[in-house]
Amino acid sequence: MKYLLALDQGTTSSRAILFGLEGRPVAMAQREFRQLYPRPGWVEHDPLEIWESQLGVTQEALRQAGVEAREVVALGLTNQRETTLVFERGTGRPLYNAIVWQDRRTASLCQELKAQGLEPLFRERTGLLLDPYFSGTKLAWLLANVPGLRERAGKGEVRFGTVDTWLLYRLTGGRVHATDPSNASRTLLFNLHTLSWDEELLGILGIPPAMLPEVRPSDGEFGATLPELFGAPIPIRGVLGDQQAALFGQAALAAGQGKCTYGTGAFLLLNTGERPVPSPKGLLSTVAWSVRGKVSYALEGSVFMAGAVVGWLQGLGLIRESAEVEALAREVADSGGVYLVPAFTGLGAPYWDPYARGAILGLTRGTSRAHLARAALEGVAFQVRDVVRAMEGEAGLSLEELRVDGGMAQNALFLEIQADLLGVPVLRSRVTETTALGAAWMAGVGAGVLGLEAVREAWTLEARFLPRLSPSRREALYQGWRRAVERALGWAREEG
Ligand SMILES: Nc1ncnc2c1ncn2[C@@H]1O[C@H](COP(=O)(O)OP(=O)(O)O)[C@@H](O)[C@H]1O
Ligand SMILES: O=P(O)(O)OC[C@H](O)CO
Repeated sequence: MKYLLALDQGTTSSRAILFGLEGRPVAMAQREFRQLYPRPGWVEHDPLEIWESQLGVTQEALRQAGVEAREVVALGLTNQRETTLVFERGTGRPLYNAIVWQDRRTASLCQELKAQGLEPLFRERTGLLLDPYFSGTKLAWLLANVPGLRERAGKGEVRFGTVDTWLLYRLTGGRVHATDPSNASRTLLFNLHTLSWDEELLGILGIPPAMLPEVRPSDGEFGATLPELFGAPIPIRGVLGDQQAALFGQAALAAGQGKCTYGTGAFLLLNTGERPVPSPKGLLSTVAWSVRGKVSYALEGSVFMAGAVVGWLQGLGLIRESAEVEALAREVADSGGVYLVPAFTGLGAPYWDPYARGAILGLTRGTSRAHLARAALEGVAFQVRDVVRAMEGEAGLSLEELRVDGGMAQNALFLEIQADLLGVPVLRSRVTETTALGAAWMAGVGAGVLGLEAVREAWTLEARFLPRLSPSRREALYQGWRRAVERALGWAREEG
């Protein structure tokens, strides 16, 4: 038998899934790792925990399936994006914790760059905007704040990478220092038009070009894993950011097709074809992938908190397991006028306010745990409605249905709410691990064992959720949401 192996390094857990060549999952292993919050608004991961958990689950998946490394045709790697690492050249020793995409520590640096009038330049070149979300200002912060880092980087002793690059370096024993255009396009350093690192932007942020990884196609050659890791070398033939991988795994290969993935955050991506679409309304223009020598672009709406809100309810003790939120929220028919704005790490698209903070409004003496749970689910769905509205205004396109996946898409009530608040059907695919599937397929294409046609034909529907709310009720609820968001904006700035 022949297999494809996907490594999916997410924000809260590392996963490895072994697929048959036809896309059927054969074995899966998953391990969570620590989230570090050293200060309010800061979020870090230990790079060695990322690596060790990812290595551990990969070995476990192979063991579970009783599959030998030499039966694996190719490995595809997909990852949480933007998260920024620096490590020593040669040894691969981490030089600081990974600064996670949700981290807000560079809000003031972004503010300064905006005050210098630089946002239009960054937007035009990278398709992104000046928000702490992206890697560029995180890397600038590391160079300015980790003692000795700038000097060592100047001497060529330091490597920068997003999580894909970090794992590739480790998997290949330091032989490959590379990334792909979908990950590079999230750094604020990558020129969307020339598809290369942008020297002017690097200069503005004071980043030595020698630290940066080489950019190879998403279906390119990324070396092979060290033989001692899995018993034999496995060719690495696919690399792409997790949201782009989910777009690929949902077979949204044509312009106009899109998906929303609900993991820690929620990310709606719309394939825009062979040209980047500039976005004046607070969406991002980004690379979807580079495959078979052709680059595809996407328009993206990034929502920072989705499943993480459910994790927070769990931390509070309102529920024991994230799946329990569904039964709790079903105890009530609506949120009783309560709105929860999940701006715990600022707000992403289309607001882009790193100073926004979470808020719960509309509490009364009648508010119960169930109302809060329901308001939390609605808060995620409203954010996605904001993104869809921005997209409709922008690309002049109207959404007819939405393909969904990710951990939170297991929650049927949540998908009913999403369909109600969007007013369009929400479609869940049979394989919910579309991110891993996308990475496996990319590796299959890279290794020449799969064609794009096969990917297109493999998508199958599992469940369809239809909207039931009247348009006037939908609009009234949405207006309440907009009022609630107004109150959450700028909160941390006013604090001091
Ligand atoms: N049944 C559920 N209802 C709501 N949220 C859920 C449910 N199951 C999982 N989640 C949430 O989904 C997230 C995990 O999804 P996953 O796709 O694994 O995320 P990531 O790739 O970001 O680590 C967690 O934040 C968890 O709280
Ligand atoms: O780890 P996920 O699935 O929440 O995805 C994180 C995104 O890539 C951040 O941009």
